[in-house]
Amino acid sequence: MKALLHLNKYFYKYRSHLIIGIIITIVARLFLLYTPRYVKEIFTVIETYFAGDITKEVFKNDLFEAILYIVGAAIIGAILTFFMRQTIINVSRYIEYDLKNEIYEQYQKLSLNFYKKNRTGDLMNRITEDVTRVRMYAGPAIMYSINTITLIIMVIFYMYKASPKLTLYTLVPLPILSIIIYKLSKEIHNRSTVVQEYLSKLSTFTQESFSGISVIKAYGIEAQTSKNFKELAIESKNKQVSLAKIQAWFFPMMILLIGSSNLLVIYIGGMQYINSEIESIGTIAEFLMYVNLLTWPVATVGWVTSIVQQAEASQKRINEFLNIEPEIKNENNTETNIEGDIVFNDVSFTYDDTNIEALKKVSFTIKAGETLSILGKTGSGKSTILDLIGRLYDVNQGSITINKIPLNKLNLYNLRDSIGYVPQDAFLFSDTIKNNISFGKIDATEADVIEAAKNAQVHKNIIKFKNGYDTVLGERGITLSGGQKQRVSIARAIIKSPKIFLFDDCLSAVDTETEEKILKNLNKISKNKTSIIVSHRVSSAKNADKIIVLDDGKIVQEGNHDSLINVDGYYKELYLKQLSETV
Ligand SMILES: Nc1ncnc2c1ncn2[C@@H]1O[C@H](COP(=O)(O)OP(=O)(O)OP(=O)(O)O)[C@@H](O)[C@H]1O
Repeated sequence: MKALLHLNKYFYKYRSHLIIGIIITIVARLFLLYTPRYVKEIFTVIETYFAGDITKEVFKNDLFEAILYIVGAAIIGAILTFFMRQTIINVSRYIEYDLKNEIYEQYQKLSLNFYKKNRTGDLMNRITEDVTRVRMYAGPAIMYSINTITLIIMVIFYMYKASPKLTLYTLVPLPILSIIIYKLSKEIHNRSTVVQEYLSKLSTFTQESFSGISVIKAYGIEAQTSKNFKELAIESKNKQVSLAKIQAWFFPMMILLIGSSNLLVIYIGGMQYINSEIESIGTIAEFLMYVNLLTWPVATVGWVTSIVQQAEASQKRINEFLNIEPEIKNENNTETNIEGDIVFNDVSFTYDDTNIEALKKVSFTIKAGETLSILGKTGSGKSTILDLIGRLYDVNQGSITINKIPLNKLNLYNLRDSIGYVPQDAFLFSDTIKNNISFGKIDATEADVIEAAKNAQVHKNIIKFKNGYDTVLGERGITLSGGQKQRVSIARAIIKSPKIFLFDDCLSAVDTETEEKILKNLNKISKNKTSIIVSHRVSSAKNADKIIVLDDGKIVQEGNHDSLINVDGYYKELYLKQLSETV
């Protein structure tokens, strides 16, 4: 139960709802108990009438009164039961909502390393399935526990008052019922976990084959894919059947144990009536009703125990994530004005998970308003430099400063706000083109969006689509070409009008003519802004104020276009190679 203590703050938050819910539950159960007592009353009235102790008139009146009480109590009980669910179950929904938000907010704070160490499926499961299990504890488990405790105390009290001996015999099978239901619930849970696993395997398989349908068709492997699907589906079906088998035991076991209790009541009660140990045959009817009233709550003891165990395990998994301290922390809450003076001072960086030293004692300076171009072979550390400027990771050794202040001392939100980052793999959301661009500036007008798209040289492509800027992208909509995606992603950064532009090889999929036009526009837009352009093409780098060439995490060349084409090295080789390609 230790992990579930995390929920106490929510129980406190919704305490008034909960207290009202608990009171309603108790009162609702009180009304439920009216029925057996008035059923007994009816039997007694009938007995006394047939014994000739009361007149027909009194008999009718008493009978009518008892029926009225039973109906009245049932109606009030039903209304209160409705409100019981409306309070306690609603609280569990509120807690579910709060917990999902808490987890999501924590996810947002955690660094990229966290996402690399954990699989997306696991992250999703904790926010969906685990939270659902915890909700079962926060709502149904609490509601049924109060219900059970109230009913057991009250029913046993009334039963004991009517006949202590009969009470003892009646209650004997009930703990057995509880234990059996507990064991069954546990087994049901184990098997349904396996079923869930198979369902998610099936959906992952289907999703992947739909996403990769063009590859499947191109390679003509439809038959093999169908065979794999069938095998998985058969496994899944077998697990479902095994779950259904154990579930099928649930109600027969309940019926068997209720039947045994009923038999005991009739047999022992009948004997007691014959021996005049109980005064009315109505007591037997009353007991039969009590037994039936008790059966479900007693069965739920087993069920609730299993729910609490599952919720505890789920909350433990959730807490593991909630307790992770974000690696990248904001240590400065005051607003910082970011200018684009960037200095790398002997920066070394090793990726935690792969232990690859991506940067080795890298030093360079860019003045505000300047453009730096970074070239180098694949894997030489270019993207890592951009990631470090945006503080997606913190440096291991050396320092990076902006306006002479170390990055980790700047307000993290101001820093990221002042950066327009265009990643290597342009990621676009399943939304309209307009929203994908204005994502960079929430309050952007239509004119801003169009201007950004024009500067990114993608406006002409967009207006050719039937719905123009309202064209939906992604699964529900059209697929853009690689170059179009890159340009929409560039427009997203342009619209933000940031102090620092970071372009990570984002012109690789556009032709050199378009590249030239975009670079010209960027040149205009990025006046007084600092830009870093990572590229594999000299054409993207040649106009930069400064160019650095990386090799295996180290700077091997530094200068500008004119100086670098005159010295032997990577830049000159690349220049000559690309020059010969264009001729
Ligand atoms: N997220 C990561 N986790 C672990 N290792 C990484 C990660 N990103 C990059 N690396 C490793 O760090 C080194 C530098 O990678 P980086 O992406 O900075 O190179 P790059 O010069 O941008 O390459 P490319 O031109 O192919 O984009 C590579 O060896 C790469 O395998």
